[in-house]
Order: sequence, then C-alpha cells, then structure tokens
Amino acid sequence: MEISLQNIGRRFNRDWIFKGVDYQFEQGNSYAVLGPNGSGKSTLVQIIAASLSPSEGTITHQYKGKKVEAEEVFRLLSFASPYLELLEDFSLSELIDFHFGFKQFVPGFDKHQVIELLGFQNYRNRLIKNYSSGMKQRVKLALAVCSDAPLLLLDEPTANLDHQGVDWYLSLIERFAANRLTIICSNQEHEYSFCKQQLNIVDYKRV
Ligand SMILES: Nc1ncnc2c1ncn2[C@@H]1O[C@H](COP(=O)(O)OP(=O)(O)OP(=O)(O)O)[C@@H](O)[C@H]1O
Repeated sequence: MEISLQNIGRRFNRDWIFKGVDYQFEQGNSYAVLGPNGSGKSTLVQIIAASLSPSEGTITHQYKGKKVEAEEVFRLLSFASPYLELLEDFSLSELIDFHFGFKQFVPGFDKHQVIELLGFQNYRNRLIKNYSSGMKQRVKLALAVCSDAPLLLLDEPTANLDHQGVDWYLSLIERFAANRLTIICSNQEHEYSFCKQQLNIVDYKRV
C-alpha cells in the first residue's frame, strides 16, 4: 500500500489545524505521526484512513499499483485507537467471531490463536464490558494486528497499558508489522522509537 499526501491542509471552521503536508507513505515501512496534545495527529490519521476529507490538497491511496477509491480504503485498513469502542456486550469469543466476519485472519491464525496471543484463555467468555481498560486495549491491538490488511494504523497504541503491556505491544509490532505500511500516532517515545520515518505535525502549523 502506498499513500501520497500532496499539499494537504485541514481546518475546522476558521482554524487551520495543519497546512502544506507533502508526504509519501510506503509499504514495508513504519512511520510515526508526532505532535503534542491537540496538534492534529488524530485528524491527520483520519485523513490517511479516508474517513475525513482534507480541506485542501490531494490524498491518493494505491495498492498493488492500482488506485484505491476513498470509500474502499477501509477494506485495506486495520485500525486501533482509544476512542474506537469495542462491542462491550459481547464476550471475547463472540467479539472475535464478529470482527472476523468482516476481516480475514492473518495467514496461519484462527480464533484460538488470537486468544492465546492475548493470554486470555481464562477470560474468553467474560463480557468485554467487564474487562479492565488495559485488557480492552490489548484486545483492540490483537484484533488490529491479526487482521489481514496491508495498512496498520495505531493511534496511541499503549494507552492504558502497563510496562508488561508495552513490551507485549512491541513484540506484536516485531511479529506483525514487517510487510505492512504501519503508521503510529503518538506523543510517547516508547510507542514509536522503532519507526525510522517520523512526521511531526508541528512542522505544518501555519497560521
Ligand atoms: N470535529 C471537530 N470540530 C472542531 N474542532 C475539531 C474537531 N476535531 C478535532 N478538532 C480540533 O482539532 C485540533 C486537533 O485535534 P486532534 O484530535 O487531531 O489532535 P491530537 O494531536 O490527536 O490530540 P491528542 O494527542 O490530544 O489526542 C484540536 O484543537 C481539536 O479540538
């Protein structure tokens, strides 16, 4: 998957959040979208995911050399974010069945292996609403990385995770990010230090 941003800007009402973003994202690489709270990271990530339009400029998605229309990008995307709610009235087992009714598992994976990856064999029938916040975050990450999609977008991936959870997240990245286009939206170094390419929103602030 390749994503090209040409002179992208976004405003809400009269306030420009960023302007003049020219950037190329390429398959097989990991990118960090950086910036302090409220700088526009999530806004840019929503534009990259084609769920929000830029106010100016052009974004192009390509997969296997062919242009992907904005309304088709979600099929190629795996996304995890603290503001994306899980279906809380499902058990883990039901949630995995539901999720993978829409997405394919990464090759070699099935429901049992997702639960094993999480280490939640004993909690498979517990309702998600009764999971702790750190457990829910692990579930979001596991569903995202175990879905067979070329674009992996992770917004604040270690929100609510303790030290062990952060190590677990880094092991997921090592194992599942290699051949994808991975974009991490973050302001915490431990979440993105493995990303060789970094885009800082602060560089695109022009009033
Ligand atoms: N729908 C909206 N309408 C108006 N303003 C918005 C809207 N969405 C975001 N904003 C504003 O755009 C700016 C950037 O928000 P955004 O959520 O992209 O920042 P962020 O860098 O992801 O922040 P954080 O690190 O706190 O998650 C903020 O000032 C926010 O209030």
